[in-house]
Amino acid sequence: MLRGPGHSTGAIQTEPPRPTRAEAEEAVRTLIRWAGDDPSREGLAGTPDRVVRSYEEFFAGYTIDPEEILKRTFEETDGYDEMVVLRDIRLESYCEHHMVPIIGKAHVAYLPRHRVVGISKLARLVDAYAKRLQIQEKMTAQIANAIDQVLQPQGVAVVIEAQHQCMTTRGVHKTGVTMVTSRMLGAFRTDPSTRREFLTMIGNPGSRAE
Ligand SMILES: Nc1nc2c(ncn2[C@@H]2O[C@H](COP(=O)(O)OP(=O)(O)OP(=O)(O)O)[C@@H](O)[C@H]2O)c(=O)[nH]1
Ligand SMILES: [Zn+2]
Repeated sequence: MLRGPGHSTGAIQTEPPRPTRAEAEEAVRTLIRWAGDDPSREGLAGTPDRVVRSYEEFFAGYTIDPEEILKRTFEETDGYDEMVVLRDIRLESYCEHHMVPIIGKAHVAYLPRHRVVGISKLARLVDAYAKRLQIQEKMTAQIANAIDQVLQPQGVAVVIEAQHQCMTTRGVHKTGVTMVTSRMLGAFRTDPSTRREFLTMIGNPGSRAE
């Protein structure tokens, strides 16, 4: 079982029951009224249903078990123990402060120890944590920690570069600002040359003059 915040500990759950779909749709109607429009007019009549269906997509990560994604591994690698890097994984997440999109890309790498995982699973893992209400730092750490705990590789590195719509479409209204976060574990943390090799492979985010 994965340890840390956001993962069930097996303790008795004290969370209130999940609201019904009808309650969620009613909440959307309330917000439409609050915004100053009429939820019963033709163009908005189907909107609560659409919003709730959209939320099912946006927040699908809550129903995904990251450990399940990573548990199928392959050991026939003929001793491959070099870095595996998946770069430019499209990332769609949602700011937990404003509930608006965080859009960017994730780069994930690990140094295998005996076994490797199917590469699509690394992208699925990114989605499992991205499709929740998030802050970028926590999401970055969660992805790295899950790989570390389940695969127990020699090292893990995760870098996320993303734009937060709460900074571009509201509030401070700054476009073109990219937040870069990273979490390095094992050899990526302790060995500067391993870290450098990874950062070079992903194009040294944070130091680019784009
Ligand atoms: N560290 C961090 N901050 C984030 C992230 N996403 C959004 N934020 C920030 O969270 C902060 C919330 O600040 P508050 O002062 O509580 O909210 P606010 O009044 O809406 O702030 P403004 O965005 O400055 O208008 C803002 O500064 C956001 O830019 C994230 O992933 N990581
Ligand atoms: Zn925000």
